Amino acid sequence: MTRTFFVGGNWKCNSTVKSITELCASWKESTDNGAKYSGKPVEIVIAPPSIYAQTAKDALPANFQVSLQDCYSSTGAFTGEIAADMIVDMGIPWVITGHSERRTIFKETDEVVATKTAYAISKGLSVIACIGELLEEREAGKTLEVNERQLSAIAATVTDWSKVVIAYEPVWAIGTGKVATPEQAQEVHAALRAWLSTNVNPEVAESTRIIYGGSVKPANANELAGQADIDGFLVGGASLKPDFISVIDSYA
Ligand SMILES: O=C(COP(=O)(O)O)NO
Repeated sequence: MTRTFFVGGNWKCNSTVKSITELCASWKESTDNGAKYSGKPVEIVIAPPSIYAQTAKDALPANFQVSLQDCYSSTGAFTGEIAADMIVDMGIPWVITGHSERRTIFKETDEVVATKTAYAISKGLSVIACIGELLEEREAGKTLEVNERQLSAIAATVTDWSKVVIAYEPVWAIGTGKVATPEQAQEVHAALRAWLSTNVNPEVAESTRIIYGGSVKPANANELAGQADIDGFLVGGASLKPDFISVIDSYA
């Protein structure tokens, strides 16, 4: 089967109303003026800071969807949190869970990520579920062990795989400019797909998008996109720039 190419942009804790308005206007101009991807089957999802979700939703090109960058797994007395229920209520279809910055800075465990992922799906959201190893884990030869452990925790709670995109984001490549080589990324993506085939089922393995994140730029996107098991990207820094469109065009 053909997996629809997926390009996510994670703006993290960046942007202003002005910068969002200007950036989205530049993307609209590129899209209207014949970007290579125009008319091609690609799913594009932008994750602004939560406070700017509606600003982004109003400013983005019509074919761009909006995601939040995290969610909580309940409504109620949880000051500061945003429940998945509220994301749905606001008409936002996506949420990111398990980003490495949630795991390392905010101490989210595999179990917390799994609970959030399951709750978000149960409320009708689609989820970009993130996994990835630390540099020291890779250097210790534990790359596949770590990623399969993190995937296993998520998989244990997923009730609808059609709602899941898996984002492999090696932590040592995030924000560092040290992008994984196509071979490094393909090796892990293929292993994750094999894990899904064995531990969930072959149909899920074949249909689930596994996307790469970690210093993706227009200059390296094409080679990565050409790998058999890389179904797209989750882009940080480069998704805050006008030439993010070139990353989307990388598969076209
Ligand atoms: O965290 C990332 C990747 O960030 P960069 O592209 O800036 O490495 N995606 O969620």
